[in-house]
Amino acid sequence: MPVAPAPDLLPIAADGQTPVRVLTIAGSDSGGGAGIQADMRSFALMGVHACVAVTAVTVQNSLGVSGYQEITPQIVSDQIRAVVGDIGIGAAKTGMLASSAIIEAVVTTCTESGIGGAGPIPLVVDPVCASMHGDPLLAEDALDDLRTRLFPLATVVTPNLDEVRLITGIDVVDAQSQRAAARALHALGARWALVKGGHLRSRDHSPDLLFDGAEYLEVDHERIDTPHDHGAGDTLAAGLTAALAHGYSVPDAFRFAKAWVTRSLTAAYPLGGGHGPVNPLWRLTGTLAEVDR
Ligand SMILES: Nc1ncnc2c1ncn2[C@@H]1O[C@H](COP(=O)(O)OP(=O)(O)OP(=O)(O)O)[C@@H](O)[C@H]1O
Ligand SMILES: Cc1ncc(CO)c(N)n1
Repeated sequence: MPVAPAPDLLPIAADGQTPVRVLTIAGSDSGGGAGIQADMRSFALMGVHACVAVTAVTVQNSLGVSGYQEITPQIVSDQIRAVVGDIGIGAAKTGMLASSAIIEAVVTTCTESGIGGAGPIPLVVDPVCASMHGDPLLAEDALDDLRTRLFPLATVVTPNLDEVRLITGIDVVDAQSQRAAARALHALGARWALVKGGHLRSRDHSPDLLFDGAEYLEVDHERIDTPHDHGAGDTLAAGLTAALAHGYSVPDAFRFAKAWVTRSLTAAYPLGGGHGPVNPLWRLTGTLAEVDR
């Protein structure tokens, strides 16, 4: 069975033509598995030109995060302004934002740049709180700013189940609590809430649920049996961002992104002593349809 009626691939600009541009506002992963490095890999393979506003440099490998250095809020804002004004972008995405001061800088600069909220440029908010190893990537006292300042700007928020628990207090264990979490996230001001089911470990499926305040759309896939899922969240959000930049609706962007991350999980590889990365390099030789193996 196909993953979803997804477009096989996003259109890629012909040789020499400028492709669709996106902006990722996120942290660097020295291990190359998640954060900006995951975004850049997926964006390149989707044929999208990615601009970058670095928020923090993490010291990270397949085993965990041992430290990070934040970038100053002023430099984060300046990076956003520099690329929006000159290069122009079709959609933006946030990942690791580290602190209240950086969240505030991102909210202010995105608002003045027409990113998110009532602006013309869609904003995908991946509310990164910790790495998959449980190492913190957001200051505890910044959670409230994430909820009250950033969420109202979001076109889509894409928390995993740990982030859902931190943000809404809801423990997602089944379809009913997943719906309740989607409603709670939407009530915080995001236009669409996407509750990822990747951490429903007891199940043999990985159902993600999208909600716009009125209707639910579930896109499910059988779990891919791999421990190498580092960067899965970033890769899903990157797929959403690229498809939105191409002008897809949020539900269609979701179908595409789910197929993209699922296919990339089937190609994930071991790396170091821990969790290897999801791998969009399948795109060099394969097709999205091969996920139906
Ligand atoms: N083993 C798996 N098989 C199929 N789909 C998966 C699997 N693990 C995660 N996914 C999917 O990958 C996407 C990301 O989900 P997940 O909940 O793992 O994000 P995350 O925890 O934010 O990822 P990370 O922190 O590793 O970047 C979702 O679409 C989810 O359903
Ligand atoms: C820099 C960074 N961003 C996001 C994540 C979560 O995947 C991570 N582990 N590291």
